[in-house]
Amino acid sequence: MSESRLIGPVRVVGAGLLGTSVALGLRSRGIDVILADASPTHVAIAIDLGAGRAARPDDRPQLIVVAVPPDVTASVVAAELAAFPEAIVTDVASVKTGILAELAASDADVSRYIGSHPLAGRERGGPLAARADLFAGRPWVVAAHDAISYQRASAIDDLILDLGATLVEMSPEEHDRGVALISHVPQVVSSIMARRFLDAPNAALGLAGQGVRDVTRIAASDPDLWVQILGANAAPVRDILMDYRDDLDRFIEALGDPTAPGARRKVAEELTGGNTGVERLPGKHGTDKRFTTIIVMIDDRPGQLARLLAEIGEIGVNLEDLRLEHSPGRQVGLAEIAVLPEAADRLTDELAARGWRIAG
Ligand SMILES: NC(=O)C1=CN([C@@H]2O[C@H](COP(=O)(O)OP(=O)(O)OC[C@H]3O[C@@H](n4cnc5c(N)ncnc54)[C@H](O)[C@@H]3O)[C@@H](O)[C@H]2O)C=CC1
Ligand SMILES: O=C(O)C(=O)Cc1ccc(O)cc1
Repeated sequence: MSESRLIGPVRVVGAGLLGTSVALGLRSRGIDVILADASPTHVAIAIDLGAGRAARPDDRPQLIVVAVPPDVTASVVAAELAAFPEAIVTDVASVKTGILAELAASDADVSRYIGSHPLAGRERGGPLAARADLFAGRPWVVAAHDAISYQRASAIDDLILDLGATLVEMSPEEHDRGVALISHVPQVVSSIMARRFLDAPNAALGLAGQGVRDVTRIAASDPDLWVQILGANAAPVRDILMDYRDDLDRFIEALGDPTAPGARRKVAEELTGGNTGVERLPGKHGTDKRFTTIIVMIDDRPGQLARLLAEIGEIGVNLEDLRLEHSPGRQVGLAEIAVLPEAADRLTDELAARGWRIAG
């Protein structure tokens, strides 16, 4: 068990994906975790998973993490603030402005509340989808507000650091505009795109490669949760969608007569704008380092990937990232290996010399 900054106990309300993942991460650091949920079955499953224990009447939690759906978050936070007058309370809901406004308008003691949001999740909800390492290396926003007592709020910083996440401070408004762009609108676009597959011929769907899977992965997300998130962040999401409507109109117009003078330039401008935009997304080590990707073909036999990784280790090159592409029914998989540019040529040569087939 590793050292922790938090002392505990930590009470987690909402033993679903997020709550159980927080609880598992804290238990792995030896912290006493109390689990509560409107669903006794979710509490029981989370306890069976080793995520914590049931509540006792004499519990005096240091920190309470509310991980329930957005539409009940403010009322659950208010109830927890009232029930535990010494505890600091945070929540992990995906939208921040409305929850703070609802609490500020109530008689809740907001000097002990500070909202937060880990930018980590999965398409599936519930305790069985939880993972102790869900937050490792991910940004976790703390949505600062004027009424909080900063000395007491340090427990939330400790929670974030104990779970291996990176603390990011933002105002609730700045947070909601940011997540509209990088999380909420992508969800809408992904869902709209995947909806087009409903009446597509099987033969066309059979051609799907990694690109379309990348852009539609989150189309599998829980509609109940997303109806709430989009409703709670409607204005910033609409603003961006209206800009997208203009973008689409430009594309549609340019493709109306693709051979007309200037049409190809317009299409190219849209595409190169995307190239520049995607480069701005921070990678594993931030924005300033780009890696070179080497694609190695691996036979679909047990142990091949492990052998490849072991040999990269023997060659002495550090693996910065790894992605696997595997098409069902094909006898080979593709391992995309990201390394520092200065190591790429040597790794390519040495892997080829050891008999690996380099695809690109
Ligand atoms: N799913 C994701 O990828 C992410 C979700 N979030 C946020 O985390 C929160 C929880 O989401 P998930 O864990 O995905 O949902 P989930 O559906 O897996 O878990 C929610 C849990 O809250 C319980 N619950 C519902 N109403 C309750 C109430 N009134 N009192 C006590 N428990 C109640 C449910 O029984 C369930 O166990 C949401 O606010 C969501 O916006 C934040 C980051 C990522
Ligand atoms: O699966 C992913 O990549 C996600 O982006 C999940 C996610 C869903 C909701 C959030 O508020 C934050 C993260």
